[in-house]
Amino acid sequence: MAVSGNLATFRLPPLPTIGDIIKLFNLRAERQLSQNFLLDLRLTDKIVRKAGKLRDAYVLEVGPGPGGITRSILNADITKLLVVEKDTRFIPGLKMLEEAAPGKIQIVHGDILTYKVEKAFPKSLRKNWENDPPDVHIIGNLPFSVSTHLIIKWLENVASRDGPFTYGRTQMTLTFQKEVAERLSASTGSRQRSRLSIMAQYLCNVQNCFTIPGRAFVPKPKVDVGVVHFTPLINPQIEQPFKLVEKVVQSVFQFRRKYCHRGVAILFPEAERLQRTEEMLMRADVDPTLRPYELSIPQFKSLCDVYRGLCEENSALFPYNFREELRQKKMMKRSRKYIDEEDEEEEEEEEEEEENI
Ligand SMILES: C[S@@+](CC[C@H](N)C(=O)[O-])C[C@H]1O[C@@H](n2cnc3c(N)ncnc32)[C@H](O)[C@@H]1O
Repeated sequence: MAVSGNLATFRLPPLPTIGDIIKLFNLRAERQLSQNFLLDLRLTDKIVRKAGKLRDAYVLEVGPGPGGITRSILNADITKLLVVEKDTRFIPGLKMLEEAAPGKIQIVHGDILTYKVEKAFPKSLRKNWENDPPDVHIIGNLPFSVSTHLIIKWLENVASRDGPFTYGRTQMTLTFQKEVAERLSASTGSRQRSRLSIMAQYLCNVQNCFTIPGRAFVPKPKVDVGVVHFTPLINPQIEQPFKLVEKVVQSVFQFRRKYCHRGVAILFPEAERLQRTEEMLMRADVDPTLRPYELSIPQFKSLCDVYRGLCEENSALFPYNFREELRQKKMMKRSRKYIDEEDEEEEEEEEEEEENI
């Protein structure tokens, strides 16, 4: 079935199956690169349907591998598909698709972590942030380590409206380890609520679309996989710099099961910790005995706004790093121990010398 419905006009001609492509080009999955392939084209069609309306769109697919999702995207009657693949072994198989869909696909052998998405598509596709999302989509089934790293990078790009978001509110449909997908979309108070939930949801509408059981992949990964769709919000729920939000959220979630005042406290140097923590929670109107996962995004917004004010009053506050203070304290303690031990040794030596006299 064509993924974009009855109106689709382009269909790939009959091709060898993905399984045949894997055999033909000897594409053994590299376990150390966490490669797991999707062979079932009904599932790849389902992922692509979750991306939304792709007719006439420009699509970036990250990590196409043997090309299952790639075929579903091409069958969605897109205008242009750009695939970025790091592993050269997949390029000949992708070239076969290029021949089957002339002019539709551009293959880039490269690393998505460094690839400049802002240069990938024509400038004419750019839309104002306040308008509907542009006809630019990102789709990908990447190794879990890469997708988590990448979504944090891309969320920062959403905040600064650069990278893939120079085109406007570019939508993304990406796979994650099921637990990470659940964290990304977790609501206030839920067991999965975490740093990732706040960082993703203050910037995007996040939808955990469906779960693919691990057994659908070849080779089978140890975990199930979640497909997540992101649409950047017109107005971020927290209007502060990404790094500031990241610092507040990271600190608050430092002690996930403790009262939130414990995490807020590590934003401040020891000397003023108690007083500033009390002041920040009071000014933000946040109950200090809530657990981090019980805090709503508006409450994180209040915390970030108050912290921003405190940073403006004291320029040394934002650079303050709790871990660095802890490390220095430990070093001081260790050198103190050496000095004390050396003092003891010297005293003993002096006593011995006195006895010798
Ligand atoms: C989990 S496999 C999925 C392959 C294919 N999309 C599928 O669903 O069957 C991940 C793919 O991403 C590629 N990949 C891994 N890291 C990458 C990176 N940094 N940039 C581009 N591609 C990458 C791998 O070589 C592999 O082809």
